[in-house]
Amino acid sequence: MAPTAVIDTSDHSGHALDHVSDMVDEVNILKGQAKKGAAAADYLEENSKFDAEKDKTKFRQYMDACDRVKNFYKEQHTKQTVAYNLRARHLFHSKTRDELTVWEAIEKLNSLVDESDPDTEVTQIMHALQTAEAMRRDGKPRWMQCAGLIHDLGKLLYFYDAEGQWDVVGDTFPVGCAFDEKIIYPGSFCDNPDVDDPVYSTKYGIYSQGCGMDKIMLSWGHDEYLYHVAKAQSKLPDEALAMIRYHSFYPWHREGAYRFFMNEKDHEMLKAVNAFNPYDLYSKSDDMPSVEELKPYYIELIDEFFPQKVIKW
Ligand SMILES: O[C@H]1[C@H](O)[C@@H](O)[C@H](O)[C@@H](O)[C@H]1O
Ligand SMILES: [Fe+2]
Ligand SMILES: [Fe+2]
Repeated sequence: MAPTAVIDTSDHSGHALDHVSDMVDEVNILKGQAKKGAAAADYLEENSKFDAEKDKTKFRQYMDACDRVKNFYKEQHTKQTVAYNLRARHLFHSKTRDELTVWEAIEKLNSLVDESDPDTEVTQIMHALQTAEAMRRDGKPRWMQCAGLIHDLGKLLYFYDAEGQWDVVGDTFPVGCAFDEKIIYPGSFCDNPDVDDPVYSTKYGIYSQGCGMDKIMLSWGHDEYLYHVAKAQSKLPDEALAMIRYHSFYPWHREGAYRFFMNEKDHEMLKAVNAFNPYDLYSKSDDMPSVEELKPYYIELIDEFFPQKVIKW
């Protein structure tokens, strides 16, 4: 609530007026602060008319998905091991793959068609704009719109170090501890060598209860890659970074698995990820936005959070 104040300006003597203008300034500052605070919390409100309008039973129907999706997950669940994840992280930190502006990266990504996604076949630019535009229509803050626009840009990895799509797209899950039944197609881990490992196959594995999600090695892919790029090179707040890092971690944010690893901060971050999710998922049925019309708005938005413009990928 913005503070209210009754200011009596009836005394027109010079000194009193100074005093009045000081008070007005003070009230305006307070109002500004109240507004900022409200805006900051507002983004969490489940106010979204957008979300309410969607028929949620039409999304993420993996049992009815085509073979392309099922085969994708069989391969991913077999190959995402601790050993692979250590190698992928080492490779990531060992070099810069490319130097591009965020908009150039969006354009480069456009040729990728995500094999893991049962819900959309539109191009990546369309999905980026659909997500961001849905947030913008709902009055979400600019940092969140920016996160919406770029959240899948980590899929660029496909053009650099990836071994296929299995280490780029799809839902994520922790490696180094037991694979939870809440992961889609849980039966498809049977050929992953980590299921026979005496440590990796236990509930906590190489981690401990309450250690914090930051310590958990999530299957390598577009979320983790972009998180590191954005953390090092953007001015995005922690909430936006969490949206990027965990947006594909459905077993956690939607199904409630792995909650025993969370620390206090993770509870706040989970709220952010849950606020983000409907815009990512349910905007997939939206109309096609016009890239040319929207480009100027999003270029300005990108510049606000990536002021150095050219990004090391
Ligand atoms: O198929 C989709 C797609 O790859 C998304 O980008 C990812 O965030 C989702 O978690 C996944 O289910
Ligand atoms: Fe994604
Ligand atoms: Fe997405």
